[in-house]
Amino acid sequence: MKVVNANEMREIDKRAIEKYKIPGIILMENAAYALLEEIERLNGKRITIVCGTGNNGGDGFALARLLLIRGYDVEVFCFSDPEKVKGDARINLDILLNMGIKVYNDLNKLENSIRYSDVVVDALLGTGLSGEVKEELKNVIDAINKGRLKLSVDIPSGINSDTGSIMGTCVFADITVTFECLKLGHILSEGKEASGKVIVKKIGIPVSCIEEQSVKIFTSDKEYPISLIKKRRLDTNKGDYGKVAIIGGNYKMSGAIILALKSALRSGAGLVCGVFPKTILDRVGALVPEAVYFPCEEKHEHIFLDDYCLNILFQKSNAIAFGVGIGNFDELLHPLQYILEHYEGPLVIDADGLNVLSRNKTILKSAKSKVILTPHPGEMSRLTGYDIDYINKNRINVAKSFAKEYNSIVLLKGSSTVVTDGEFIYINRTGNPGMATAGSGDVLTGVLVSLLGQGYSPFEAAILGSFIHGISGDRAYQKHGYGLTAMDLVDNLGFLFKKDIGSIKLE
Ligand SMILES: NC(=O)C1=CN([C@@H]2O[C@H](COP(=O)(O)OP(=O)(O)OC[C@H]3O[C@@H](n4cnc5c(N)ncnc54)[C@H](OP(=O)(O)O)[C@@H]3O)[C@@H](O)[C@H]2O)[C@@H](O)CC1
Ligand SMILES: Nc1ncnc2c1ncn2[C@@H]1O[C@H](COP(=O)(O)OP(=O)(O)O)[C@@H](O)[C@H]1O
Ligand SMILES: [K+]
Repeated sequence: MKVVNANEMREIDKRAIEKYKIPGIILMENAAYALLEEIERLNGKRITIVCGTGNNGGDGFALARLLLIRGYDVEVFCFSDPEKVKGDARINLDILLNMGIKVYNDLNKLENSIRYSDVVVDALLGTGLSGEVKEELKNVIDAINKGRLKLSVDIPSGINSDTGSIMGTCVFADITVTFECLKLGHILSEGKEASGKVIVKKIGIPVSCIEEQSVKIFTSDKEYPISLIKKRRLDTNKGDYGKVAIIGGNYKMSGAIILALKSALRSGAGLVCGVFPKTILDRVGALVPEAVYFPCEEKHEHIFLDDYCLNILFQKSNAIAFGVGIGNFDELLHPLQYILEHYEGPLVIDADGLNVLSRNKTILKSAKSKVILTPHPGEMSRLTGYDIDYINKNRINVAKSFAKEYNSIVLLKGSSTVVTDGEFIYINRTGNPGMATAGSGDVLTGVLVSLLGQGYSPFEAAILGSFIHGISGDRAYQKHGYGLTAMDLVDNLGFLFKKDIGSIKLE
């Protein structure tokens, strides 16, 4: 599913109106019918509609008319000078006034109306919001937030459509009905929570008109990325599903590599090899008997990897992950550089591997193959020098420009994980805050290297991996709530790897 920013949506609307000659008033009418359809499902009779002076408000005025005609008990509010309402919105306001409907501008009356309403429709501010919400609308938004059931038109008022940030204050909707495409603000940052359940409705814009926009950001839907999952043929053996190696672990952090190894096995890899210091062999061996091991010497509290043993490993593995629980030591920079410069298979660099890389990120430029980097915002901060707050507010641009400059795949973790190859962007929407628990990143690394070993391209592996990881988190949540642990994620990974992929139904 495509995701657009406010400007791209404006361009699409403009093309529909100017090139395809679809009058804007028809689009607004269709938007109102789309809203009506959702309101009819809610079984409420008393509806309060709060309109702004732009086209978002126009959708609200048109909806009010459709509801009134159908016998709903509707009260309409607008808190600006009606003279400011122009164009299509004006036409819809005038029709209401001609019908003898009063449009109120009284905060007390609004609060009272909301108290007795089944549904409050927020048609105050849409994609045209610029800057912080003006002071005079803050009380209006507070009042809307007291509603029993809040339905936002297009985007919750006060949410920045491009970043998902709250611009001073915002409506926290139960349902958001948006038109034609998801907006970034619905799935990023605070906008994800404020939007509630997002319903995307068609309003009569031809598909070709949207395709002409060549949108480069997309997210999951019912079919994608499940459609990427390869079927296992019956006549196959473990040699067909990859030999992957995971390099990591130290005496103080053996859990990370245990989780990653288990996770790689649970996501279908044929053979999984753990490369870690000898000191933790007993622990790893006892907990992951299905893996094979490549125990190495330990020097100064970290794994010792010389070029000779790395070359042996290269021959044995068709995908490698470097970093889980390895520790952040200067001495690890050389083996990482050697891997980048000599290994021809796909690579995942995660956790302390990224911290080691931050000591000299230019070594990435000499990588022989595509590398997936999986930073959380803290690791991204060490890699780029930007502070965490800046990264969180500019997730897409930060990830995209790093991926482009270093010719890699960046998977920037968080509530809306961003995956990019420097040109296209996938925003993952599966997962939940229960996954903010130690070790869940190690599980993701196991999934990624496993998919690479099974022949998925690095970009596909990163998209599918983040999706599957999130689904396993959502399934673990069903059972354990926010008490879920990283091992619960591992236990749920197999869900999407089934014979009949087509039968898997997601919400
Ligand atoms: N185009 C189409 O074909 C279709 C568009 N559609 C709909 O149009 C919506 C976009 O409409 P839009 O562009 O008119 O902007 P919109 O969101 O109503 O906001 C503008 C208003 O907000 C105000 N305002 C701005 N910033 C503010 C602030 N910080 N604090 C306070 N006020 C602020 C600004 O007031 P001003 O600053 O000018 O005083 C102005 O009045 C879109 O979301 C969708 O719902 C659908 O009908 C389908 C067809
Ligand atoms: N609120 C959230 N919603 C969805 N996914 C989340 C959330 N918080 C964390 N995650 C996911 O959990 C994982 C945490 O990884 P990471 O921070 O590296 O943890 P660790 O280093 O402890 O293993 C990431 O894949 C991240 O995207
Ligand atoms: K709105």
